[in-house]
Parts: sequence; structure tokens; C-alpha cells
Amino acid sequence: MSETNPADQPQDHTGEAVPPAIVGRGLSKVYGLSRRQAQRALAADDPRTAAAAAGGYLGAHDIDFEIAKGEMFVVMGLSGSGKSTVLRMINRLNEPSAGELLIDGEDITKVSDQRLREIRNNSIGMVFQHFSLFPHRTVRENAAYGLKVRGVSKSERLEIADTALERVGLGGRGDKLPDELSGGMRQRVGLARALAVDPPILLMDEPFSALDPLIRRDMQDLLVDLQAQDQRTTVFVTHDLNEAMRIGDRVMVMREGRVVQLAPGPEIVAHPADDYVSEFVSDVDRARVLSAGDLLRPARLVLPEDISPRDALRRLGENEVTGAFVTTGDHRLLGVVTDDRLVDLTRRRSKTVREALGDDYHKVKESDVVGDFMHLAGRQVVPVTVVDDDNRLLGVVPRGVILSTLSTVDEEDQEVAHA
Ligand SMILES: Nc1ncnc2c1ncn2[C@@H]1O[C@H](COP(=O)(O)OP(=O)(O)OP(=O)(O)O)[C@@H](O)[C@H]1O
Repeated sequence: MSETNPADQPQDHTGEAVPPAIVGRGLSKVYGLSRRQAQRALAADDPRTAAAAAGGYLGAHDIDFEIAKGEMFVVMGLSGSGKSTVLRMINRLNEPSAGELLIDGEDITKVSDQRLREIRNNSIGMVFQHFSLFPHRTVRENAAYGLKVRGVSKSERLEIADTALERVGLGGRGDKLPDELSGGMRQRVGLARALAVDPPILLMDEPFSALDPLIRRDMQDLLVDLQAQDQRTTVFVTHDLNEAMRIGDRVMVMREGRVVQLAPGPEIVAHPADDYVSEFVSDVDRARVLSAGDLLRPARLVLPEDISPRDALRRLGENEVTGAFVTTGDHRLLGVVTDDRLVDLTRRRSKTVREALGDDYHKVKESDVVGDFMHLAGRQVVPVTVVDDDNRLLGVVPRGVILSTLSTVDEEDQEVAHA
């Protein structure tokens, strides 16, 4: 298993570390056995077999994760891998057989039933694949349902519901009945119902899996937009790695009740932990998932702006390259110089490389996806060049790295391609 890699310790505006929103430690779930029998099975050398021998089923085993506040955390795996089991342990719809589950530091496996109800009502919203809307109530009333349960007055809850419907693109449709809407729109009502309550944590169990691909994509885009605005701690279950990539900050890949990899999507694509993960990765459109930042390599040669053409030529020779970047003292990119232009300058006895600066290179930002610039790679003397918002040079994406990454060649060959 790859390193658990909890989200980089997030900090608030004062630089204080912010504790994670949800922590799972050693979480296991055995179905069909008493707690005592389950714990006996979990203590065995082979818990899966022990659980089965006792007439139970090991749904999830020894799961560890930390979910940061505001993170979109995706749980992904094949059917039956234990995704829903893990999700439902977070609000104890599934009672964990072992382990701790902390929400804002409080272990909810130990709280009273009343406290659990409070946490479920106030802190955790849930969206399912089938939203089970009330067919005889209007879209607005359906969206307001969670607020009704919380005792919010009618006028207030209908107003909040309208705002939520607006946010999911259903403004003006509040008076309709659910069966007057398409499948995709009904899912939007379900989402509006969850948003109306505004829970700090949202659990989503395959919410888009029943939708046609195009509508599904729209819903993913909508979720990404909403998430950019709300930064709500969200746990999203899916069996589709492309969906996981599109929406997730990090992805936890599950197989047979265990975690096989937990990492940001691009890292999973670049370094799948095993053959099971590789199988998922082979279906991913890497060019749309990987960004310049994921393929970033150090620039081979960076020269200061006050270097003489003669010294610059010598450095090119020493480094066996035909071109180099020229930057200011604070790393801002001024341009590139090539050996032929430098030779020209030395002949003219020029003192500075500034006259030789060219701009025949392609600049991208770290977040630009490879698919948007890969056609430009290799057309220029220097590789695709990555800069930050202040035009500071971050590095390059060599053509060989792009080609080898997109064609799943391993890292060693990438280095050869880079050289
Ligand atoms: N209540 C239950 N009793 C017995 N076994 C169960 C129960 N719920 C789930 N399981 C089993 O536990 C395993 C994990 O189920 P889970 O629903 O978590 O998988 P999943 O990855 O979410 O799959 P899917 O995408 O099909 O929902 C499955 O083999 C399932 O049959």
C-alpha cells in the first residue's frame, strides 16, 4: 500500500494547523456477526476467512484516513470493494466493528444515541444514488424537506429551498412535481435538498452513477463549481476513476475491503500502487488529468541576466545543451538564449546576453492540463516552460516526459526521454 499521505497539514490564516474534519483509524466492519464475534474474527491471522467461517462477511478492514476541512475526498473501487461500507461508518449508518471515527475530534463510535442524532442532524448531510423524492410534493417542498425535519419555519425553509434550487440551476422550477423533471434534474433536487441544510460534512454515495454520461458530466461540473464556492468537507463514493479525478482532491482506492492507495488523482495516474489500480488508470484520459505541475522537471540550465555571451556559451557547452533560460535575480523569466545567437553576439563583441534573448518557447502555468499544450511540445528549441503568476520560472515539461507519461512508459524510460 502506498503511503497514506494525509492532506498537507492545512493551516488557517494565522498559520495555525487546522485539525482534520474526519479521521478514521483502524476502522473495520464485519457484517452478520455480533460485535464480540466480529472482534474475534478481526484478531485472527486471516480476518476475511475467519469472518466467513463464523457466518459473517468482512466488508472493510483496518481503514485509516484523515480528511481535511473543505476537502473533496473520493472513495473509489469496484463494486463490493467496501466503499459504501466505509462511507456509512462515517455517520454510523453502519456500526463499525472496530476502530475510531473522529468528527471534529469527537469519537462518534462512543457517543450516546442522542448525541449521534444531533451530529447526524447538524453536521452531516447525505446524498444517495436514488434521491427518493416525495412524488406528491413540489420540487420546492422536496428541497426544503431537511429543514422541516430540523424545525425551521415554513416561510423560512421555502425561501432557503429556493436559493438552493437556484444554486443547482433549477431556479423557477420550484412549483413543479418531481416527475415533471428529467432524471438529471431530479438529482439536482436531491443535491439542493442537501445544500439547503448547509451541513459542514456531505456524504455522497454514487450520486451520479445512474445518469447518462453527458448529464453526469454536467453534474460533476456543477459539484466542482459548488465546491469552489462552499469548500465543504465532502466524501464522495464512485466506481469511476475519471469521475474521481474530475472532482476529487484525493482519492482513496479500495479493493476487497482494504485501502490500496490514497493519494491525489494525478499521483495515482502517474504512480499506480499495484495492478488493480493500474487497471483503473488505463481507462483514464491522462492528458486531461495530468497538469504541467505533475510533469514538472527542473530546467537544465538557467543563466543570470548579467552573464557575458562568452561565459554563457561556455556554460552551454559544459552542460551539453543548445539553449538556456535567462532570469532576473528573483527568478523572473526574461527569455531564452541559444548557442547560435550567442556565437553571433561574441563575434560582435557584445557584453551582455540581453541582445540575444528570444521568446520562441511556450509558457504554461502549473495548473494547465497536458492536453491543452502537448501539441506544442517539441516545436521550440526549449521544452514547454512552466511559470507562476509572477512569471517566475518553475521548470519545464520536456517532450519526452509528456510522451512517455501519456503512453504509460515507466519512470526510468522517462528519464532517458528527458535526457
Ligand atoms: N448488510 C450487509 N450484510 C452483509 N454483507 C454486506 C452488507 N452490506 C454490504 N455487504 C457486503 O460487503 C461488501 C462491501 O459492500 P459495499 O456496499 O461497501 O461495497 P461497494 O464498494 O460500495 O460496492 P457497490 O458499488 O456495489 O455499492 C460487499 O461484498 C457486500 O456484499
